[in-house]
Amino acid sequence: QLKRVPRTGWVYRNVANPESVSDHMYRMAMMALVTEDKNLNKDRCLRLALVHDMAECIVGDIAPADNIPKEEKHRREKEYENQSTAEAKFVKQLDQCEMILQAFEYEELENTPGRLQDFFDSTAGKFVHPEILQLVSLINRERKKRTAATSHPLP
Ligand SMILES: Nc1nc2c(ncn2[C@H]2C[C@H](O)[C@@H](COP(=O)(O)O)O2)c(=O)[nH]1
Ligand SMILES: [Mn+2]
Repeated sequence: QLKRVPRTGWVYRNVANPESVSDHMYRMAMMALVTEDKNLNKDRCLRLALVHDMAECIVGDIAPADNIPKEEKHRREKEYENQSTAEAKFVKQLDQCEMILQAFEYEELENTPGRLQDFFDSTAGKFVHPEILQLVSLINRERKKRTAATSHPLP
């Protein structure tokens, strides 16, 4: 079912062929698989990544634009949102990091640098894990280069 549930955030922004919720969870699982953080229970991270949006096959992929209060969204999605363990906190950051990586990739595919800025803005202050901070800064660096190249094309 989740292979057929498109990620609402991209649908609302008219992204062509938007990824599914499964696509999103799959890459998060791969990102968890390659983490070098020995303090994390990698197996638990993988399992959280693979199921964290499972509720969406029932409640749907609720985007900010749906204006459903956070408490109500969490009530519908319960447990994982509590983010009680280090692994849950890490996977929540992966959730946001994978989203901005996907936003950057869509801007590249469409050649529309900066179009999905609101996805980046909504993650401000949400990253604390060192490896994720490193990946986010790489994404931002690459994206800045693209935006600069487009606004000041080489002669
Ligand atoms: N336009 C925006 N859409 C967003 C933003 N943050 C999340 N989203 C989308 C992405 C998913 O389709 C959906 C729910 O995300 P979850 O991570 O809660 O599954 O909402 C944003 O800042 N702007
Ligand atoms: Mn998610």
